[in-house]
Amino acid sequence: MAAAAATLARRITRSGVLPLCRRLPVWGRAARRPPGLPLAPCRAFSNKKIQVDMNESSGVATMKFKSPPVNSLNLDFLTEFCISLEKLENDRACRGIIITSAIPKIFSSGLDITEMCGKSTEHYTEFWRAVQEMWLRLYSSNMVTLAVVNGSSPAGGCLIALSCDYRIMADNPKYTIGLNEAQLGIVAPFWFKDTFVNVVGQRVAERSLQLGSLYPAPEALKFGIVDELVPEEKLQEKATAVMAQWLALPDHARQITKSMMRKAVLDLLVAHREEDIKNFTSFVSKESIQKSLRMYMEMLKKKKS
Ligand SMILES: CCCCC/C=C\C/C=C\C=C\CC(=O)SCCNC(=O)CCNC(=O)[C@H](O)C(C)(C)COP(=O)(O)OP(=O)(O)OC[C@H]1O[C@@H](n2cnc3c(N)ncnc32)[C@H](O)[C@@H]1OP(=O)(O)O
Repeated sequence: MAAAAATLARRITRSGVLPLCRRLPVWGRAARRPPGLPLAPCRAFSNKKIQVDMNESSGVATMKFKSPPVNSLNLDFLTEFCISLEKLENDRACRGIIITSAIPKIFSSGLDITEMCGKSTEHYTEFWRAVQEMWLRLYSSNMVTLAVVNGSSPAGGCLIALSCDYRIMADNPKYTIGLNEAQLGIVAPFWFKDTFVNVVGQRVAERSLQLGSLYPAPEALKFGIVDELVPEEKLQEKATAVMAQWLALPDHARQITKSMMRKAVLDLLVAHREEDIKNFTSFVSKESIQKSLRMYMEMLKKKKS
């Protein structure tokens, strides 16, 4: 596992663009399973920050974020996430993934702000490439991707949910979700914005992005950021039912449709990846942005006392 992580990290950071394997539609994965063979009921693999359980009889993997205190997306987390996605993408038995959190009340706090504070240009480059890689893999996945948002999910956490095919959120107004970058004095990159627009439409996205709005669950439903609210104790049951509904269709039709809907947005980042990294590194290196991020971190810490 450590060797695989090191290899992937090297590939992400050195070669520039990690080959996005199996991006094109895969024809009927499930149909390739040898008929009549008994299937092991469940397989699992776990890294430091993400636990994956694979149910082979349903072809559904559950990916649980388990990086305390708040599942923030640092370089190690992003690398593990990409490796887990790659493993599942290449596993013919896997047709769908449920992405959720093992940390109570938090889905993910978004990008780890400490990765964007006081570091070198090389570090920002490596970090941003990993953020891009995570999104490219998730948004272009052939699998059915279902976000079970069982806690707050600001910024990068919201991006993960938005990149899935369907979002179920726990019906709790204390949990918030949204792209709140503007509140930190930073700007959501164009591909965060495009992903958001594809889910909620231009008007809601524009207003929400300019205001950096974080929506309590009921409002998130109203604006279409999530598809359904479900009592927390019913999330698992609901996720299983939704997944079964999506998996009832032939894979190839769903995959080609998904690819058709998302291709333009994916292609744009692939074509402008290096430029996007340069924009990020020069933006985040500005003293004024560093100051905003430091103040935001201090505000988070003060909030406790
Ligand atoms: C024009 C060109 C443009 C180019 C593009 C340029 C730039 C784009 C750049 C970046 C895009 C970034 C997207 C992001 O994801 S930024 C991250 C945004 N995240 C947040 O705003 C969330 C902040 N956190 C919270 O609101 C709360 O922590 C949360 C609701 C998640 C949980 O609250 P709770 O009360 O349970 O826990 P806390 O006590 O607040 O936190 C515990 C602990 O964790 C630290 N922490 C929280 N979030 C983060 C984080 N995102 N990164 C790093 N650390 C985080 C918090 O400080 C506490 O630490 P400690 O006090 O215990 O040490």
